[in-house]
Amino acid sequence: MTGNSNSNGGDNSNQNERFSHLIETLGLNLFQKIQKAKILVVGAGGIGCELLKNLILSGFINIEIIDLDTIDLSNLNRQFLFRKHHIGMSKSKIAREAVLKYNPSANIVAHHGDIKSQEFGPQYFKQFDLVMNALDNLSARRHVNRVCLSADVPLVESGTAGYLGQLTVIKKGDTECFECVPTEAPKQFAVCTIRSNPSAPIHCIVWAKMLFGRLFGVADDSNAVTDMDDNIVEGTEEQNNIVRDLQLAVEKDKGYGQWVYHKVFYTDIDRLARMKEMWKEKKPPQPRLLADIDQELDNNTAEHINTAQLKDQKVWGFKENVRVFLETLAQLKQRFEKDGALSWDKDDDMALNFVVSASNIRSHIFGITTKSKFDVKSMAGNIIPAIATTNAVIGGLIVMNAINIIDGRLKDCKSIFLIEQPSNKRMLLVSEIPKPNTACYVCQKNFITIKLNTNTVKVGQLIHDILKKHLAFSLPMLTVGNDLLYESGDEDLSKEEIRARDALEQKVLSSYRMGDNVILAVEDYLQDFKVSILINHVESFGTEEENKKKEHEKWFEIVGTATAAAPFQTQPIQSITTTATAYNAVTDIDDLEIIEPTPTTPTPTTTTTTTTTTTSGKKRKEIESAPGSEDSDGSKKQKYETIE
Ligand SMILES: Nc1ncnc2c1ncn2[C@@H]1O[C@H](COP(=O)(O)OP(=O)(O)OP(=O)(O)O)[C@@H](O)[C@H]1O
Ligand SMILES: [Zn+2]
Repeated sequence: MTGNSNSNGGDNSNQNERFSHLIETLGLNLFQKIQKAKILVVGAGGIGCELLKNLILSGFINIEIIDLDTIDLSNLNRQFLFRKHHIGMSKSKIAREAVLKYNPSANIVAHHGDIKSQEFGPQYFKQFDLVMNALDNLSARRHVNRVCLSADVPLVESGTAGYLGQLTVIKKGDTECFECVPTEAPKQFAVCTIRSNPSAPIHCIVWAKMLFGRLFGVADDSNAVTDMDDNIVEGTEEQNNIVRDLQLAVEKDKGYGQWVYHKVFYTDIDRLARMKEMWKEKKPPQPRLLADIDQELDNNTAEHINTAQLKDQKVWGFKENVRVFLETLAQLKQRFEKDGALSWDKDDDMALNFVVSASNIRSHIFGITTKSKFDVKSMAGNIIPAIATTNAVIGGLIVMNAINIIDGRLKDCKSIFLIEQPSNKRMLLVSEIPKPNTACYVCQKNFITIKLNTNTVKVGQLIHDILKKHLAFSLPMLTVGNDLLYESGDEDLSKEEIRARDALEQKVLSSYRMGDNVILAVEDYLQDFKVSILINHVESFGTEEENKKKEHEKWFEIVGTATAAAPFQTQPIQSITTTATAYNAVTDIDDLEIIEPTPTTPTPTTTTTTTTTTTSGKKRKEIESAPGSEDSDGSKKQKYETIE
């Protein structure tokens, strides 16, 4: 779907009058280059709105906008081109209408569509002098990176996450590409930290979500926080020296709430506290009997302090947490019995209250700071604040790089990082754009190795989990020698062929010509990208024990995507975050429980002074994370919400 372009094109004398101040600043020559330039903006969200406004006000008049989304209430706090009555309408089209008001004679085309779809292939990209990404997910960014490399069109890449922002320029052959330095996957916490040795509120929050799954969801290994009936607190069956918590049965008789409370906050904690070697260096957890709590006064007065605070920003006292825990437990149990397994949802108030109270009780027991409902919601829901000012700063800097590119001064373009705390009184770190990584499989050598068990891994897993999800192919086509083994996309295939392909996806690789040492050619015509993949058979990765610890069993390894020549050092420095952060924080966390970004610092080769405004008007953005959802293919739409 394409929005109308404006037929006026651009009457020169009018334009010159409107932009007299710009002509004065930039010079007529550069101004004319800007007016001639044809640019593509991908994404009309937080960054996109700022960027489009800046582009128009900077004299750009030939612009195409692509966005696949419609306007949501929660966008309105920062995507200022949109108003309430636009909710449900196409972002790209409304953005076009809004910025046309700044310059009615601009020539703007709006596409409501997915940048990864067939209509926007390399041929489409070739018409532009410059592409600007204002996206929110890695898979679309990697896709645009590849298409821009193929079409040899410069790309300004950018991202924001909370107070952090970054941007850079990608130009085939001259700079590193988006995939020259692989974006690091966010880390997950070790299971033992969650189950036995928490030291931060987030550990208790994750535990509480697991407990929710254990009690009201489908019990599986991932939520095995406790065995409800097990009352052993010390000793082993073999040695016949078992000590039991006999109170558990008594509490069970009293009711469901008492039973669960006693089990997870007394029996289990008692057992942990008895493991002396664990508590040599720190205070052991304190089991808490319900009966004792009933007696004591709630001396945590935090909830009474600041009456001006919003309700959800108060930190509940211990007794209040216990009360809410027992209450929600009873309510959730009723729901569970009526509706069957529940899945945790941060927008389900009852489920949220359960996690808030359970995590706070656990925090209390382990001597960890307790949190408000507001905080727990953002931590448990993987919510990353979307801050209007961050987008505004990045949106402005993008245009500065864009003007350099249009003026043929690629050498003046910089990689820029907006950081959270001033470093040497600066909020912006500016560095030369790194050269291409000679080992990059995308822009340089087009060769990688994949290690896996060819006798157990199926064709479908190779296609969907490895090629699409990890290597960001949109429509991979596989050939060995001259033989076509697999074709993606349904458009050119008959129903029969699609059915045959589905059956093929169930075959293991070795039974379908993809055994050890085979070189596969994988091509994506949408991205105009081709890579050779050497298949290496391995029986297994690590021992079963090791795999258990990692939570997710490792079943393949990609060699040749992550390589040295990284432009940024990785010395942890407080308050400065990795290059990857602003790009992936809002993307790849979908199928992760928690994120724990590794702080690293970019090391600018040259640093120039730039000033910026500080952030205000903090708003929050929530990332709806459906378990097991697959951002990396970009197919899942993320929704955002404002929490007041
Ligand atoms: N494959 C895609 N094709 C077209 N548009 C896309 C695609 N993937 C994401 N987008 C769009 O990119 C936009 C990203 O904007 P969004 O506001 O989510 O993030 P942002 O611009 O990075 O800023 P912030 O995270 O601060 O809000 C969204 O409007 C989204 O619809
Ligand atoms: Zn590269």
